Amino acid sequence: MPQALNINHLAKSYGSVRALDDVTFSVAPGEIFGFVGSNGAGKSTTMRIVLGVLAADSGDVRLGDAPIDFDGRKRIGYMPEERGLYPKMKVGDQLAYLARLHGLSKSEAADATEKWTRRLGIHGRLGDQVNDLSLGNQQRVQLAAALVHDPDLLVLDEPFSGLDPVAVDVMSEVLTDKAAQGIPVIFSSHQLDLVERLCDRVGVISGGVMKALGTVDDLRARDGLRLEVRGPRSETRWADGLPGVTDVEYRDASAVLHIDHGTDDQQILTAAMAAGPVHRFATTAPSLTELFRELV
Ligand SMILES: Nc1ncnc2c1ncn2[C@@H]1O[C@H](COP(=O)(O)OP(=O)(O)OP(=O)(O)O)[C@@H](O)[C@H]1O
Repeated sequence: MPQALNINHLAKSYGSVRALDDVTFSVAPGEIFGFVGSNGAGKSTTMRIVLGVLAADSGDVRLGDAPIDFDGRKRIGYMPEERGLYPKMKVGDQLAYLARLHGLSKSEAADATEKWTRRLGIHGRLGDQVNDLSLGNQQRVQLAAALVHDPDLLVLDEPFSGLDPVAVDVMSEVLTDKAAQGIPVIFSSHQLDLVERLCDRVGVISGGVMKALGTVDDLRARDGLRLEVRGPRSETRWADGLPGVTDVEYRDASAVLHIDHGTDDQQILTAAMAAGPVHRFATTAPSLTELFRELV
């Protein structure tokens, strides 16, 4: 029965490098959690600690209320960043072997291998060695390896990197299906459009510190609004210093204003019209990419 993944106050240093500093978050059953941050922010370190391949200096990882142990970790489907397949082993043998390692019988392992290779579009490659496959197909095998034992929790380190658009769709569908079955899913990614599309909640980490946590809408609400104004010439810098305007990005004949919630937009419209004809005046929601840039 899947339980929430609870990550509590993790700290980890590599020598003088503080890789994680009091990182706390949880992923509920059925939730897809996107873990985002720049290179070296601490995502892989967090995931490795969840898997037990690395020990935290302090803090702990729990499944529900109980500290995660060896049996709990066996129920995780993990895709490590450095990938972990045997290059010279055949795809089918490898998946069946990994399933057996997780306690499946020989016939269950064969069935799971059949099912996941079909689902992931690599059934035709069962007899090929992993290193004869393209990188994208190796990644599909890696996902199959994370799924063959029917895990209760998915922890995937950059599962989308290097995939073609069709493979991205397959991967997205599998993650969504797994979450719909009640499994907590956490994945890291630099493809923020995908994270925004797929995830129920996101965590933004920078320098080992969790900078923001919540739904993308929560992050937007925290960040204020954007107002796009097209028409007035940018060189007049017409929006500088208006009440409630915290930042302005001037482009050719348009400007994007960052405004506080509750700002009087009519006063802004009046200022815009004084600077030239206004062709568009609309609030827009910042994308996760824009929010991310501001947070880190
Ligand atoms: N084995 C190690 N020895 C020393 N420092 C390490 C080691 N592994 C990670 N680090 C450092 O810890 C910090 C966090 O690294 P981590 O790999 O967790 O980041 P990440 O968010 O996964 O980055 P990326 O997006 O590049 O994969 C970085 O400063 C990194 O250089």
